[in-house]
Amino acid sequence: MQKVLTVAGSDSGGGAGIQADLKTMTVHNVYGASVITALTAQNTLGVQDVSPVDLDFIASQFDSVFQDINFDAAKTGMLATKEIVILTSEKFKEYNQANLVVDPVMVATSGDLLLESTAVDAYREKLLPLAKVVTPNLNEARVLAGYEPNAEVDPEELARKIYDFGSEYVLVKGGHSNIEATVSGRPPQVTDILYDGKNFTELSGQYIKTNNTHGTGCTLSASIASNLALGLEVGKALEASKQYITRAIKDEIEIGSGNNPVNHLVKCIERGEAT
Ligand SMILES: Nc1ncnc2c1ncn2[C@@H]1O[C@H](COP(=O)(O)OP(=O)(O)OP(=O)(O)O)[C@@H](O)[C@H]1O
Ligand SMILES: Cc1ncc(COP(=O)(O)O)c(N)n1
Repeated sequence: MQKVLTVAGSDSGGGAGIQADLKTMTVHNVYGASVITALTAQNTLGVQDVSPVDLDFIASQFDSVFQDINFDAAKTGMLATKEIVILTSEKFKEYNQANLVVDPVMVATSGDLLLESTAVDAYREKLLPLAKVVTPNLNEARVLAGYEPNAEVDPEELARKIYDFGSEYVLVKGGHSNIEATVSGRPPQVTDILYDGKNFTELSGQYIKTNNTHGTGCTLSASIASNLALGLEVGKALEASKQYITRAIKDEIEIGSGNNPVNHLVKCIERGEAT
């Protein structure tokens, strides 16, 4: 059984964070374990409260899992503070973790802040150099690349700047681009761009007009980590994960009265293992 570690925050509402990651790993047929960095009191309407976990206790979780389990891949999600970003980087370095996917979570779909702004330099200097793939959305990419969150910058330029911090690949996600305005006459597409330091590859999928995208970033990065653990090379892992997230968004589920989560279980349903 391939094993994957998520280092992320808990979403009490079950749509994002640790809960999304473990569900996603399970439907990819890999074993998921977790290091919890922060607790959030959260639902589909937003984040009502955040409590970062004590640093020593995060370190204990890392030591417990790493001293017993060899992970084929790992991912990071909400890291909340600069100190947690630094500790996470140190632990991945100490235990020599391969196949690390970094989802630099900064702001929730609801607009609530999930990372203190002073943590951005720690991402650039400590965590990105250890990453196989970093998966910022457009706003996160602008911040990491040193622009204002709303600046108009070519995504390829953002990918180049972020690549210079040392990850092997950069995936700039297009979920926050102005999709309604794309070429008329053709079904609208959402395009993520992958940069390997030399070439750009476009990953496109059907655009689904919905506000129910809570947890898309978490789910995509957990899927990428699972596919890397299963032995897929980066390009193939990303293609498969992009198809999975499109289907999970399309298969809408009604959970709460706000921005509903994607259906992580869509893979099981398609395999006939659930209804
Ligand atoms: N409405 C949509 N229809 C189809 N695909 C989408 C849609 N919104 C996002 N995606 C896809 O979902 C994945 C996550 O992209 P997004 O840009 O939303 O990341 P994110 O902002 O980090 O996610 P989150 O909402 O969890 O913070 C990408 O592959 C993106 O192309
Ligand atoms: C614990 C946690 N981690 C990550 C997200 C981002 O997900 P989204 O942007 O879809 O709300 C979140 N809301 N909560």
